[in-house]
Amino acid sequence: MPLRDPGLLKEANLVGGQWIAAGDNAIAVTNPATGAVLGRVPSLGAAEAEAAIEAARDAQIGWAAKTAKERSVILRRWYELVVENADDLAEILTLEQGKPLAEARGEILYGASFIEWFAEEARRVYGDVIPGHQADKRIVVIKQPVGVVAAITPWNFPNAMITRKVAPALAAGCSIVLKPASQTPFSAIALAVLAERAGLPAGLFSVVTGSARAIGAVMTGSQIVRKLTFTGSTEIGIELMRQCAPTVKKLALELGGNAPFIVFDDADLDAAVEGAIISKFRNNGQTCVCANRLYVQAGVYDAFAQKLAEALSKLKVGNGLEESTVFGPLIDDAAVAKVEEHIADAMGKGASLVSGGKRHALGGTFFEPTVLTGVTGTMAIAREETFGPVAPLFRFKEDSEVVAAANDTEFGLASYFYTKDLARAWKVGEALEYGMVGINTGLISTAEAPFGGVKLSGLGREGSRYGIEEFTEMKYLCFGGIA
Ligand SMILES: NC(=O)C1=CN([C@@H]2O[C@H](COP(=O)(O)OP(=O)(O)OC[C@H]3O[C@@H](n4cnc5c(N)ncnc54)[C@H](OP(=O)(O)O)[C@@H]3O)[C@@H](O)[C@H]2O)C=CC1
Ligand SMILES: O=C(O)[C@H](O)CS(=O)(=O)O
Repeated sequence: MPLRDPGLLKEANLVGGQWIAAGDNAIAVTNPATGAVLGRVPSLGAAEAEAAIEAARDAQIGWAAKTAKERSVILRRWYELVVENADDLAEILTLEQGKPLAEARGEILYGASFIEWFAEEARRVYGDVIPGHQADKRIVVIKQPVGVVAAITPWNFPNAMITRKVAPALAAGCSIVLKPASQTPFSAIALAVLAERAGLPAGLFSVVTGSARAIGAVMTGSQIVRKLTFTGSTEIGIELMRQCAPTVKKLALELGGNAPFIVFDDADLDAAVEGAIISKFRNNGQTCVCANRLYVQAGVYDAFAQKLAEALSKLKVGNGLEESTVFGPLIDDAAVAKVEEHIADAMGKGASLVSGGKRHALGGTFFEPTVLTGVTGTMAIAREETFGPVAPLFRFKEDSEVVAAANDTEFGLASYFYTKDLARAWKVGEALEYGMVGINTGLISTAEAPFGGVKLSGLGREGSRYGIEEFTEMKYLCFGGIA
């Protein structure tokens, strides 16, 4: 479908307020549903990353000097432009990432909600006045912007993972240089086009595509960059953390997950099935908060498995641009290989296939939504993040047994459980070692709430009133001699 505003699909990078067009050695961006080349983006590197960082340093001075209200007004305009162009942005997102159009539009509005939220939060970064410790002393705490921020984002949410970082950074008075995922750069570039139209001063927000390792090395090694915010795999997050150590940067790491989804025998089974489909199969299972292990209490295990398989059988696999599609393609062949590896390992160790289990008849990276039963903790699918459309069902008997199993992982991002028992909800919610707990719901992500995890799932929180604090530094002023 032709875009209403073709200027949003831009084969260029915004570096320090200047657009750099894709040259000869550009990076091809393909549609995962068809393999067709959508367009090309520049293959930039260290020099352009350095130029973007220096421009960000210079622009940040004037931006921080504006009032919070002045920053808020520009962010609000950016929000309005994103919403006004949501259909085009959703189509660009579906074309480069594969998720169904309806889900892509949902992501655009979810991403816009972070810009809206932080346009409001910009005016509520408060400090403190503290009673002095001596008669002539007065103590004041003020909050100031961190300064220049670097951001590196993944392919699975090419819009929302960017606004969840860029919006609070700008709201706090920072500037930001972004390296988006090479597989889905056009969504990031479109956001930069709209930010420029909203009146964001030049140099404040740059988008640099190209060698992740070279651009990342400049970002992590630069003394000018005072914070790195990363969303992606735990493996890369640890590497970036190591690279940032010599310059002691503030860090925000939103990394991998291994979410348990627990169904107790007193749960509303239909609600639990609905929640399991949202939690497990959103974005075709390619989110870090997807249910990765489904624990079902023995008394309802067979009924739940049957209901889940029946519900899945009604949902369509197809090209994300087709109206009725619910499951698009996986992002690439490596993602399909991971799914096949987990299924083969589980079945080789005794799991049973209830539905799906193989590549879809459409070919390419399309895969049948899959339900496995008889899954145990010895299988790879219990320990590793599948990042695909496979629901492995584990059977349990006692509350203590399932809480121990749910916590038996080095990850700690999202977790979910269904019960009608209030005391159990409190006890289990407090006992789960995760940053986020969904109780009788499979969808917890929203701009109002703090998103993030513990252990190998990362550091820090994004969204909520806590999200803007991560882009500020606290300064303590001690006034003496006030006799
Ligand atoms: N906690 C959360 O909110 C989220 C966590 N994730 C996790 O990320 C994984 C899947 O996403 P995926 O994109 O494959 O993750 P990756 O970690 O491979 O990539 C994420 C980003 O990091 C970049 N990158 C890769 N290697 C380096 C490097 N050496 N230096 C600097 N940047 C680098 C990538 O660039 P390029 O594209 O050019 O390779 C991409 O922009 C899963 O484990 C998932 O759980 C994903 C999304 C959200
Ligand atoms: O990248 C992700 O997986 C997102 O953090 C998931 S969410 O914020 O859309 O839930």
